[in-house]
Formats: sequence, C-alpha cells, structure tokens
Amino acid sequence: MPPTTSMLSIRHLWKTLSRLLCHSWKSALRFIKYLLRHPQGGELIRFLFLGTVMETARSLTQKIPDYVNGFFRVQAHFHRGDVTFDWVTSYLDHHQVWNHSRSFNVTAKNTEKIIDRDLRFKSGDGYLDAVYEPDSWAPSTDLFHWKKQHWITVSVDKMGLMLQVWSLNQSVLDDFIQEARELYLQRSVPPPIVRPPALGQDNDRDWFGYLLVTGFFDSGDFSYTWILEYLQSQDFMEDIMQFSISTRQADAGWSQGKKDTVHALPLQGNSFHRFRWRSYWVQAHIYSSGPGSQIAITIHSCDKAVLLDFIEAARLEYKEAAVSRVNVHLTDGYANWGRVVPKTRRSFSTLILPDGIKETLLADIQEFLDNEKWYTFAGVPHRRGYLLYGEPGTGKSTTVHALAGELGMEIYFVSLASPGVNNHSLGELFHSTPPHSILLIEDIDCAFPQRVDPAEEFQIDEEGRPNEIWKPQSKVTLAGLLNILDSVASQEGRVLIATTNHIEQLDPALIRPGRIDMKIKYSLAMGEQLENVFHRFYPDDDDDPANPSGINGGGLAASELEDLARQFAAAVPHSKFSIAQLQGYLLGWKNDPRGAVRGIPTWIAQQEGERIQSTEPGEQQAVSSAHEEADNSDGAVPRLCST
Ligand SMILES: Nc1ncnc2c1ncn2[C@@H]1O[C@H](COP(=O)(O)OP(=O)(O)OP(=O)(O)O)[C@@H](O)[C@H]1O
Repeated sequence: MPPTTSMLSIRHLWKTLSRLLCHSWKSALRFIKYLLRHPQGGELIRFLFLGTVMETARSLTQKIPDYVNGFFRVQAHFHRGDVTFDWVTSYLDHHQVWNHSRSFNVTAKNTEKIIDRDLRFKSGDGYLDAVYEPDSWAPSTDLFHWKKQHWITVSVDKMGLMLQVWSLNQSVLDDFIQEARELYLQRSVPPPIVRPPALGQDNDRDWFGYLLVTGFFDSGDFSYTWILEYLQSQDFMEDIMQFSISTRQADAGWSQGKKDTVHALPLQGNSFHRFRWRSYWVQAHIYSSGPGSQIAITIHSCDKAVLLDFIEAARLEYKEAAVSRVNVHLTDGYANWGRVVPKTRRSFSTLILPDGIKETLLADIQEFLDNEKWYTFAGVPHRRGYLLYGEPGTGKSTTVHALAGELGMEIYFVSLASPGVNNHSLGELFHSTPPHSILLIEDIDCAFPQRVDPAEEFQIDEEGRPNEIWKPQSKVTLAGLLNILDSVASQEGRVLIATTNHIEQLDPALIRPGRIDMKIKYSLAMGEQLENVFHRFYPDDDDDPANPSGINGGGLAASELEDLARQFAAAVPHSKFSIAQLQGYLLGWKNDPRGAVRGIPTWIAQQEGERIQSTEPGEQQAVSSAHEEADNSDGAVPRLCST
C-alpha cells in the first residue's frame, strides 16, 4: 500500500527532531570540553561536584542515626488538651520526673494539702511553704528510667509532650500508656488544669481547650442553679480557699442544716475547682461576666454523653432537694432570672382562710396542670391567671408560698416597679419562665395607675398628702402588660398569680377572664379563722407534724384550749384585724394561752386608739378612756404588740 500524505509528514518531522537532538547533545559535550580546557571553568565544575558530594554526605550523616535510632526507640506525641496528655503528665508528675527539671514555677502553698511532690522546703509550722512546680510551658527534655528497665526521653513544649521509649519493642509504650491511664483514673491528686476555651489569656491554651468537652452555664438559665447547687452539695469545691460570706441566704450554702447565721459560699468572681466525678476528672470555672455569672464545666473526656450525664445528675439532685423547700427566683435587674432564694416549705395546713377557699384554689390549679391536653384540644392557651386581692396581712403572699410547696412548683417573682423592668424585659421574663411554675406579680396596682386624666396626677389632697394616684411609676405600661399576657410567645403551662390591696384601682381590661381567670377576696379575720389562728399558736396535739416545735399550748388540756379559742374568737371583733395583726399579738403570749385571752381587750383598745390617733385626732379622748377601762378590767398588759 503506498504511503499516505499524513504518514510522509510524520516521518519528516521525526527525522528533523532527531537531527536537532543529536546536534544539541554534541553541542553540550563540546561546551563541557571547552569548559574543562578553560582554567576557571574547570574550577567551577569541580566546585559543583564537590559541593553535591558533601551535601549528600551531610544529610546522610543526619538521617542515618535517626534511621538507626528508629530501630531502637518508639516515639509518641501527646497534644495539650487531649486526655492522653493528661494521663501522661499526671503519671510523670506522680513519678516526680519534673523534679530533675531546671525550670520551675515557684508558688506559696499550704503543703499539708499537697502529696506526691518532692518539696524542697517543708517547714511543718502551719505557714505556707514554697512549692516547686514544673513549668510545663517551658521547653525542656528529661530522661526517665521507667521501672528501672526502660529509658524514656520526655520532651515538653508549647504544643504538648513527646515520649521516646528506648526499646525495640513497641509494647513498652503500650504498657506505659496503659499504666498512665489507670493511674489517672485512680489517683486522688487532681490532674493539671486545662483552661476551657475563651477564658484564658493564652490563645494556645484556648485552642487546646476545645479538645475537651466543656459546657457553659449562664446565670440566666435554670441549669446554672442546678450546677451551682450540685457543686456545693457534693463538696466538689472543698479545696476552695476564697468565699463570699453571706448572712442572708440561710440554707443555700454549705452550712445547710446547721444553725449558723453566717454562710460561706464559693466566691463567684473567678475561681477554678477540680474534682473527680464518677470516673472522670472535672474542672469547674465560676466567673462573673457582664451582668451575670457563668460556670464552665470541663470534663476530662471527649465524650459529650458524660457532660449530659453530669447535667442530669445535677438536675435530679436539685429536684430532690426542692421537695423540702420552695425556690423563689428573682430577676437579675435585666431581662433574666437571676438569684434563687430557697425558702422552707410552708405546710398548706398552716394557711388560715375561710372554709373552702384554699381547697378550691388548690383544686383549680391542680386541674389546670393535669389537663394540658384538653387545652390543646379545645384550642385554648394553656395558661391560667389568679388575682388575690384584699387587705394587707390577710395571707395573699402566704397562699402563693403554700401553694407552691403543696404542688411542688417554683415561684418566679417579678416586681413591675423594679428599675430594670420594662415592657421588653418583662416580655423576656414571661417568655423564659418554665412551664409548671408560678409567675408571681405582687402588688400589681403599684406598677401603673388606673386610667386617669393626666391633669389629676401629682395632685395633693386637702390634708397636704400626695394624691393616691401618685405612686412609683413603672416602666411597664398597661398596654405592654396586656400584650405580654396575651402574647403567643408567653410560656404555655404557666400559672400567673397577681396580688393587690386595691382591686378598684386595676383597669378592668387587666382582670378580664382569659387574663385573670379567678379572683379571690381576702378579708380581715372572722368566724372560724379567729379560732384557727388561736389553735395554730396553741395546738393541743404535740404529735402534729406541722408542729415540730413540740410546744403544745402551755400544757393545757385539749378541752380548755378549745374553750379558750372560743373565748378568743368571741373577744376579737370580726373583720377588724388581719391574721398578721393577730399573729403579732399572739407572739407576745407564745406559751401562755390564758394570758392571751385575758390580754385581748387591752390590745384591742390599744389598736383602736392607734387607729383613731392616726385618722381622727379629735377622738383621742375616747381612746384614753377606753384604755383606762381595759386596764382596769384585768390588769393584763401584752408583752408584744404588733399592728
Ligand atoms: N390567712 C393566713 N393564714 C396564715 N398566716 C397568715 C394569714 N394571713 C397572714 N398570715 C401571716 O401574716 C404574715 C403576712 O402575711 P402575708 O404577707 O401573706 O399577707 P399579704 O396579704 O400578702 O399582705 P400584703 O398585702 O401586705 O402583701 C405572714 O407571716 C403570715 O404568716
């Protein structure tokens, strides 16, 4: 077959290319020959040749020992922040490897609390000693004769730690790590602290902190209280040295159950604590940030489930402790729920109200809580509002407290007149109140006046007193509150209880059904209430669990106490005094029921007198004669009177 045109052109191209290559190769050889003949060119070629030989030799001498060493040692890297780093450093710490170090951090410490350390100075005089601690951030290398069998080189730097185990056998490293891990799990000395992310100043440390599981708890969140109480109750912070001293939070601190009046609470400024929880080392960092506080819990583990278990344990503990108390949550002055004040649970039986009222209220709330599904089915928002109104000291706040204890609910208390509370923050607080809790607004009338003509504001009455309308003004407006009450964002399952002494000053829109579903009037004491308050002070049954004091009515017989209660109720005018007033009076006769009955006319006359004095000065004459009459009647003077 004759060659085609394209085959001919390829052959031609190949011939031209081979001629060119041959030509350039010959030219290159000619050039080298020329250079070698030239004196300076020869020098250059020899120099290049020698340089290449020497560089190759140098890199070989560097690599050969490494290569040869590689046969005799096993090398392992441990990065800061990783749990293995903690195992190994803790193990080396235990074996005092750092004592050979040439770089230390020296700190003054109470050496009684320090074990496993080779202390240079241990005076034993109870004062602080100087403790040499390894400067684990400074690069250093140490040699460690492990179990007197294997030499291990330990190198530390900012990145972490490198171990070189001088052995042909890799299983030595396996054994070493296994032993370090076991010791870490068992030892009582806490491992070194690894700072959680974003808290330390050193960026390297922050970065490594991300390798451990860390949970942050803000004081505005409920979990913050669970965690703080858990840390306190479990004595996890027993190594703490800084306390904030409180005389108010009676049973919130470590002295729970004791009769102390001063309590040491862990300082929330900026403190670190380490403790063992189950088989894990945990570190807690409590610190203040902006308006609130935050707790960071770092678990020395990479497993998120451990953190969740920790939170669950704290939650259960909190729930259990809450059975014997009522937690009152207060606002932090911004838009968050802040401090929790635990109050001793008040027995529902100590609430003295006219027959049927407290039972009705309790049953209504219980029914509401139990019927969430019905509300959803009927398309009605699952919320319920109650208004307790009436004279001061008649038991409105006490009712809320007793209800919360009876139903196992927590109280979220907000005052509309607080400086930081406005429409926005109130909305946030409503929104963040958990379901199955009581949102309490006391003295709701104090927040904003009734709808009035602005011209009437700041008027002064005929006796020179400011007009009733002039009250501390809240930043919460009526329209704002109505919006919040109706808002879809408002928490479902919430029980709102508002109290007031002046229902007549409330805008009808505020108390219409749907916002306030039940209104309960609290009146001054009358009828059976008077007998009941007497019986509460002088119980005839010292086995009554509601009476742990054991005071049993001055040792009088039940029949006599019954009789005295009737006399007391007959002597006190009905609907004239509040339970709080009567309670104040009876406190002065704690162990003397007969005296309490005897002294009642005098006390009533006194109360009458004070009332008239403060309202109608012209009636003073009548008061003094009433006093005289009462004094002459039995000569009894109450030891303590309260208005
Ligand atoms: N009905 C009641 N049952 C039992 N204790 C009562 C009752 N009313 C008042 N007390 C006692 O009187 C004190 C004051 O009561 P409480 O604060 O509940 O009254 P209040 O109606 O809320 O008063 P205010 O309207 O001034 O807030 C409490 O210590 C409580 O023990």
